[in-house]
Amino acid sequence: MTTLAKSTLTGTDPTETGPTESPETGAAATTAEPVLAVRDVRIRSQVDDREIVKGVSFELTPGKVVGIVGESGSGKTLTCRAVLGILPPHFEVSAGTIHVAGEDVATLEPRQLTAMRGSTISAVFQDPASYLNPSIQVGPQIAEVIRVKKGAKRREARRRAVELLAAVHLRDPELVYTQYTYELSGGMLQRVLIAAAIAADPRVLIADEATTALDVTVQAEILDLLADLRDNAGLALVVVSHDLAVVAQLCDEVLVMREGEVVEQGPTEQVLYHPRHDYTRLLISEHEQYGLEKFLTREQS
Ligand SMILES: Nc1ncnc2c1ncn2[C@@H]1O[C@H](COP(=O)(O)OP(=O)(O)OP(=O)(O)O)[C@@H](O)[C@H]1O
Repeated sequence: MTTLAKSTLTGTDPTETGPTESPETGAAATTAEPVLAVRDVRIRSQVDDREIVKGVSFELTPGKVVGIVGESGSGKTLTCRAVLGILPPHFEVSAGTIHVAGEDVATLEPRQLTAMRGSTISAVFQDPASYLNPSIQVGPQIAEVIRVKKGAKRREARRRAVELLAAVHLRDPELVYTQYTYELSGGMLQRVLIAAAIAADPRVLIADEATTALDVTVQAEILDLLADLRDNAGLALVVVSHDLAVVAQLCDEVLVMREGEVVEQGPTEQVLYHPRHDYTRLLISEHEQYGLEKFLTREQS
């Protein structure tokens, strides 16, 4: 597949976010500052005073990918929503800290949180159609993000939106710009949503079951696209999936969640090759049919 220069994808100067100079050595820093730092986050339901997420910690530097796997209801989505500052009503972060690009999310005003979403951290969820307005062409919806978040003029926003539709590998982006959701397939819609999610040059993208509803071929294409964004735009990714094969393909580190607890966490190959927890072993044995080996071999080569 064609790869994308960072400047094509984000419309920014490619030198803008290059390696930083270390004050001590003057050399390019090898360990970048985390763009997302989640430390012992706990989430509580105020309705029944239950702790739903019981201590999640991870850090992400630019271009890195962390995966969260686990059974339905284990707290993966709530963790992501806490990071985005959009927990559902009656849920709260009861302990721990979340820093996005160095900012403690808990200290931000709602207005600042809104500004942060999209521009610093963005997300793509399952079921893209429900996040797009069916009565408006998809292109102008992306252009609107660019106008609001980047302050671009109408014509420039349109140009960037078309560029983004091309960047997410949609053929005939000018045509897609003018189409409505019902005219597009699930895979195309997911690409449109990814284009909207990266429209304001976020540094972190959360993909929560973003490929789950897609057939295997389209899923593979979307995963390639996410890998492309990681490699060429330096996006840090949080990939939530119940599918270990997805995680094996993309992630540097994996968290295995069960009933709100992280039962195992570590480098992807360590967790998938040498699982220490019975639950991880169970997940792996359930996923043998997906050919985990294939992805792990590819990762290592
Ligand atoms: N909006 C909500 N209202 C009430 N309970 C919720 C809400 N969102 C999540 N929960 C509850 O919180 C727990 C964790 O849910 P969460 O969505 O984080 O799980 P998950 O691991 O993402 O699962 P799935 O893979 O099914 O999306 C579950 O018990 C769920 O029922």
